[in-house]
Amino acid sequence: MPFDDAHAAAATGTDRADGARAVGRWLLVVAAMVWIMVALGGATRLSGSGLSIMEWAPIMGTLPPLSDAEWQRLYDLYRTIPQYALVNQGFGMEGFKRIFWLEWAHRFWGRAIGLVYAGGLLWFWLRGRIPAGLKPRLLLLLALGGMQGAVGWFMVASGFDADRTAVSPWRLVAHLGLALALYAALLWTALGLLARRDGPRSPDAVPAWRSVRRQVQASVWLLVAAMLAGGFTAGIRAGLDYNTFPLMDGRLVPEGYWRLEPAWLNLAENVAAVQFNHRLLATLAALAAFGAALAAWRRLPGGPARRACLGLGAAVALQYALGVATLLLVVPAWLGTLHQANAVLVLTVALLALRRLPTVAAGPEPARLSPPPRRARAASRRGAA
Ligand code: HEM
Repeated sequence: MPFDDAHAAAATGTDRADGARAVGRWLLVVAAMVWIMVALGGATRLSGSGLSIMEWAPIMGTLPPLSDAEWQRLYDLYRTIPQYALVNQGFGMEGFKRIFWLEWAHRFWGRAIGLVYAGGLLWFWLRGRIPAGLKPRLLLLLALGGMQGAVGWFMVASGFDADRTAVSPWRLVAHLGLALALYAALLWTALGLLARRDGPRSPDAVPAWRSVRRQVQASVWLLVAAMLAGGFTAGIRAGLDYNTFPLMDGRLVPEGYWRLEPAWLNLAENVAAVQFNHRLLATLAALAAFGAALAAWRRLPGGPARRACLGLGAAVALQYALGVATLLLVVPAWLGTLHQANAVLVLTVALLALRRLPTVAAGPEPARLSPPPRRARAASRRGAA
């Protein structure tokens, strides 16, 4: 190849790798914004602010009330729902403004995320910097993000029903679950473009890498189950009862676990069962994560993958301790919010560990066994998503 052509090809490859890295960094920023959103959502719920805005106005709702008359109109609306009569009766305009601002900030931040995501997508698209094959996934994430706004409103609307002072736990879990799914998808895609790969350095090491990867995978699924169970715990305020650990009213499995009929209702609406399920799944997830960390410590050489697995063990230990403290202190708002935000940290480290552990093919394949040199990694990241 003539020198000029070779030079041009190398430059194009570098451009593509730079484009992929830029897209990865943008997705990381959006994921970080979703993380803040999850924490804000926890604070909104725990401070009882979630039902203060009774309208869904995606465009007009961007601005807070700008006149006394508008404040009065919104306050009057709020005074029509059971939560006002049963929980906040007579708290006045000052009390209303206190709960209004958190809900408004939560919605405002959601709009900001939408803007950064849609704006970034358009910008990278028009400049041709989106790696091949990634466009459908990025469009799907855009649609899911829009859907999350609608699911949020669907959840809030359930709190206005005649006999309710809080939202439906099912809808709360749908809203939390979709937020976590969006976060995981954004982070997974970003890490596919940016994360440092690691891998076995000899055929003998392949089984160890495969086994650690499987253990991290198991931890991820158990963590997801524990998080959804945590959503039900929060949704029916199950943390306000059975404030002892590890026993619940002196028993390991609380009395009345199957109290409700039909049986599946216990999964979401029976305080004893919901709290027990969360403890059980959290304990299984923690054991799986500690197992993966221990296996990585013993069987993998030092490097990014091993560090991520050890980080997973540490993050889960912190999460477990925060959960127990939240329960024993009867769910102070700040601690509940921290427990919710740290759940996202656990998910982050788990996905990072998974990204850094390669999927090793069945037979030993020497060509795939050594970690690629630094320069080659950048080029391979393009196709890693
Ligand atoms: C792997 C460990 C754990 C994970 C991943 C986890 C995750 C979560 C999540 C995602 C929530 C929902 C937060 C929300 O929607 O606001 C939650 C709530 C909760 N968790 Fe955990 N949790 C873990 C361990 C524990 C433990 C060990 C306990 C106590 C024994 C605990 C007690 C609670 C309580 C009381 C709530 C409800 C807090 C509230 O009302 O805001 N968690 N957890």
